[in-house]
Amino acid sequence: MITVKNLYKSFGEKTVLQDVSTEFEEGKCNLIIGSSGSGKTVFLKCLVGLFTPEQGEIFYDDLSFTTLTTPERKALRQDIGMLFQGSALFDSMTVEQNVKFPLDMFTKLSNAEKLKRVNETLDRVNLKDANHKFPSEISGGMMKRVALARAIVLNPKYLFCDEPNSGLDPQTSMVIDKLIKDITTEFNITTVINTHDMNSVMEIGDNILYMYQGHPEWRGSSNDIIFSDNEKLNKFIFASEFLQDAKEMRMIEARKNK
Ligand SMILES: Nc1ncnc2c1ncn2[C@@H]1O[C@H](COP(=O)(O)OP(=O)(O)OP(=O)(O)O)[C@@H](O)[C@H]1O
Repeated sequence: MITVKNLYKSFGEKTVLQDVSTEFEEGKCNLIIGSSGSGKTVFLKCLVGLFTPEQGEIFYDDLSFTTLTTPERKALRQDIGMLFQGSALFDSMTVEQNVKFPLDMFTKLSNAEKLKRVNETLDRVNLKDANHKFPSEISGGMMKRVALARAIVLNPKYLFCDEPNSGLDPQTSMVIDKLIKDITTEFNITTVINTHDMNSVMEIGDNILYMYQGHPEWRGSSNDIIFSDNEKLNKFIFASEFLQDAKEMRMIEARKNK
C-alpha cells in the first residue's frame, strides 16, 4: 500500500499539487484520471522521487519515502517497476537485453539465472521468440509488453504506469490492460496508473482518483463512477453523447441486477 498525506508541489509561482492525500491499495489497479494539466504526471513523479514535493508525506507501506536516505531510496527502488509513456525501450538493445537491464543493474545473479528470469517474464507477457528482435522490428503493442516485462522482471511490490495505452489501438489497449490487471492480482502489486483511457477506467479501475486542478476531487470504483453525481467528474468522464448514453445504459443494467 502507498499512503500520501497532504502533498504540495509548485514550480515557481505555480502550484501544481495542492493538499493531495490518498491511498493506493495493494493487489489493485489504482487509476489516476483528470484533464490535461491537472497534475497527474507531476504526482506520479513525486511518488517515485523524480520530483521533490515542498510539503507532505509519502509512505511505501511503513517506509516514509520523504525521509529516506539515498541508500535507503536505492534499496526501495528495486521494489518499484515503471512503465513509461512511449515504452522508453533502449533502441540499440534487443528485447532480451532490454528486459535483462534491471537484473544487470540491481542483482548479482549469474547470466544463466538472469536469462531464465528474462524468459519467464517474457513468457508471462505472452512474448515468446522475440528475444533477439530490436524495438524497431516489433509493433507498438509488443513494445509495451516488453516495457511491462522490464518493469516487472525484479518482481516489484509497486508498479507505476504512465499512460500505458497511449498510441495503441483499442484492442491492443485491452490486451495490455488485462495483462496489467492480471499481474497486479497475481503478484499482489500496488499498481498506480495514469490514464486518459475511459475503457481502462471501466474495465480495470478498482480504485479511481479524479484529480481536478491539482487536488483530489473524487474517489471511487468503476462502478461508483456510473452513479456519481459529482458534476466536475461527470463533465470530464462522460464528455461525449456516446459516453453519456453508455452511462445511462450501465445504470439501467445495474438497477435491473439489484
Ligand atoms: N518541470 C516542470 N516545470 C514547470 N512546470 C511543470 C513541470 N512539469 C509540469 N509542469 C506543469 O504542471 C502542470 C501539470 O502537469 P502534468 O504533466 O502533471 O499534467 P497531466 O495531468 O499529467 O497532463 P497530461 O494528461 O496532459 O499528461 C502543467 O501546468 C505543467 O505545465
